[in-house]
Amino acid sequence: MPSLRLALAQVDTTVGDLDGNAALVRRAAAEAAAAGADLLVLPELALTGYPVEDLALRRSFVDASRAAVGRLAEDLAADGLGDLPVLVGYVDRASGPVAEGVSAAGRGQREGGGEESAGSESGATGVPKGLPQNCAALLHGGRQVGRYAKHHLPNYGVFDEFRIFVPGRDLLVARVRGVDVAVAVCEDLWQEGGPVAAAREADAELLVVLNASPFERAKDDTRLALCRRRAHEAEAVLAYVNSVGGQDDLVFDGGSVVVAPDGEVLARGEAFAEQLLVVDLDLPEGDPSPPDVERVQRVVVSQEPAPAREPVPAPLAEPLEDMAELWAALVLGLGDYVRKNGFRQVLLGLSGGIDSAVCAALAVDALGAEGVVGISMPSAYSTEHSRSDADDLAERLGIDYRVHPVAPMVEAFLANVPMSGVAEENLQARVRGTLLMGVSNSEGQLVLTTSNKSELSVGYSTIYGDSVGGYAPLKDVAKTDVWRLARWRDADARARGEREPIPEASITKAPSAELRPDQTDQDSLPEYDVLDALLEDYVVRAMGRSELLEAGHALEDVEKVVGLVDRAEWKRRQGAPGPKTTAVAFGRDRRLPITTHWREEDE
Ligand SMILES: Nc1ncnc2c1ncn2[C@@H]1O[C@H](COP(=O)(O)OP(=O)(O)OC[C@H]2O[C@@H]([n+]3cccc(C(=O)O)c3)[C@H](O)[C@@H]2O)[C@@H](O)[C@H]1O
Ligand SMILES: Nc1ncnc2c1ncn2[C@@H]1O[C@H](COP(=O)(O)OP(=O)(O)OP(=O)(O)O)[C@@H](O)[C@H]1O
Ligand SMILES: NC(=O)CC[C@H](N)C(=O)O
Repeated sequence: MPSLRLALAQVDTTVGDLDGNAALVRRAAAEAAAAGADLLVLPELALTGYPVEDLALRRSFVDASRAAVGRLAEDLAADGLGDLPVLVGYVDRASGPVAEGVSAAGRGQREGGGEESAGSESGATGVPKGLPQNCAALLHGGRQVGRYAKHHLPNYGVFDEFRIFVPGRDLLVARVRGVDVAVAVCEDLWQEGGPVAAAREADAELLVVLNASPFERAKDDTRLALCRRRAHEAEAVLAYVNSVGGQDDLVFDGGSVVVAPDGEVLARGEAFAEQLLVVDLDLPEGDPSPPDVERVQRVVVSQEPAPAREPVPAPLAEPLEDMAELWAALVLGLGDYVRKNGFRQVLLGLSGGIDSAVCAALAVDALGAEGVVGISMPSAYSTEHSRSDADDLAERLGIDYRVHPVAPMVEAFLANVPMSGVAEENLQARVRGTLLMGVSNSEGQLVLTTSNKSELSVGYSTIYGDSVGGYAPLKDVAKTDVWRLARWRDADARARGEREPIPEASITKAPSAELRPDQTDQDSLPEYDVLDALLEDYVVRAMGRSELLEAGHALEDVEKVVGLVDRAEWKRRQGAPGPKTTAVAFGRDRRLPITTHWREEDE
């Protein structure tokens, strides 16, 4: 049986950084070649970064991506790596010029295939030629020798690929070291039929899948089950390589896997870390006269078997448990957002409460203590412990810590612009927001918004007050999970013999906005465990009023919370981005009108 040494590169790319991403590919190729690999596979759209969104609709961007892939092939050869076949994702177009006035976004009806319409004048097969495609390039010997365009374009949840790409219909099968290797891209695996079935018909022994699959809690289990099922269906070993890193609202969690047709996990990559996985696979030799399957492009890279060599041990990373996984996702999302947007420091208000404590601890894990500035901003209603708990947190974390009482500024404002009630209460939060924006603007930090998903759901924050900021680490984390995270992080520190970063008092105290004397969150909201269970059903599961009641939620809570969630849509629309961690995060996963007269009434 020929052996194929496969290298999968989990890399942290940056959208739009074609040169930087190409440099990552070259580095991975050098490492793979040094490890004796016969084939290197990188994630979906590794050369452009993922998701490219409407950049795909810019002619200049697609041209640059096409040019970059050609240059990459030449550079790999110039690096002495031309013998190593490399599969890398990039944006291409169905050949031919884009018809005047036609874009993928505005092309109206779209059906049928992609690249095979090349040469036809107007896309008589259904797709106007020249439209962008989500592709994988096979590079070898200093040039591109194969090309595969993604068949299934995800168009749900956070994905909008129907808007920006046209699908492919061909399959690419490359013979490498005598082994037939079929190619698929991410969503191709999640849909029935298509490349998986074609790979079996084409008698491929290995199916490699290039992915940019965003993190959700426990999604690694779903992916593994899917890979096992598809490997079985394809009757081939399946190698799944995933991106890693943060990109706006998304975090890619790596965790690449190689699975045998019987479901055995042959290799597993680290979660949330860059890694080159090198795996030796014993695979049957490709048929000397393989079946002639319609729409299968066969490319022979190398027929001769690999030389005899010592096998390498396959990496088999342990999957992370729920809170460890969530913490790592938030750290990576925050760190990459900050770094990739050119910041070195973040700034946040420290109230002594749990949300700001967890945000600060995440930021220190992501950027180091030197990357974090915390400001305590006591007002007339702040308790003594809000200040002392913030002091304690800052001391534990070793961050730059300052105190700016806001009472004089609030008083000066009220003396000039009198107001009362909630408006007066909210003014304290607005003065804090202005202070944070003022300091960050003069010192160059990025402000972190500490709001969690529960508060964002019900609009429990002051707009342009405590909701100011550029990035919201807890945007998709419910309040009850914020407490869980804090406890997990402290326990993890203890287990490693380190001091707990989060003061116990911040975990155990009753949550309060401290905008008036003795205020607690539960003056306005149900207990958080009750609220979060209801929000899970209403926001994530999209249950209607009667379903919520059938599910056992109290009538009073349903009426109150549903109204609050619906009325807060306008606040969320203005909110900062933050990492998706659940099946339905606010933002693209849940698109609702602000102006609507629809109400969840009793039927
Ligand atoms: N549909 C819509 N489109 C555009 N603007 C809309 C709007 N509906 C109201 N508005 C505007 O909204 C403004 C009122 O909103 P906003 O100023 O936010 O104030 P509001 O939502 O009335 O009050 C904020 C609530 O959040 C609580 N809070 C504040 C701070 C921190 C925390 C915490 O624990 O974390 C909790 C606070 O106790 C209070 O219950 C008005 O000026 C109104 O013009
Ligand atoms: N006294 C304060 N000093 C500094 N920042 C504050 C202060 N009070 C509120 N903030 C900022 O506003 C955010 C909202 O805090 P608030 O106390 O209103 O309720 P919260 O959502 O329970 O947050 P936390 O759990 O951090 O207290 C805080 O996370 C913090 O960033
Ligand atoms: N990039 C993609 O095609 C991702 C879609 C896929 N269902 C996933 O989340 O893994």
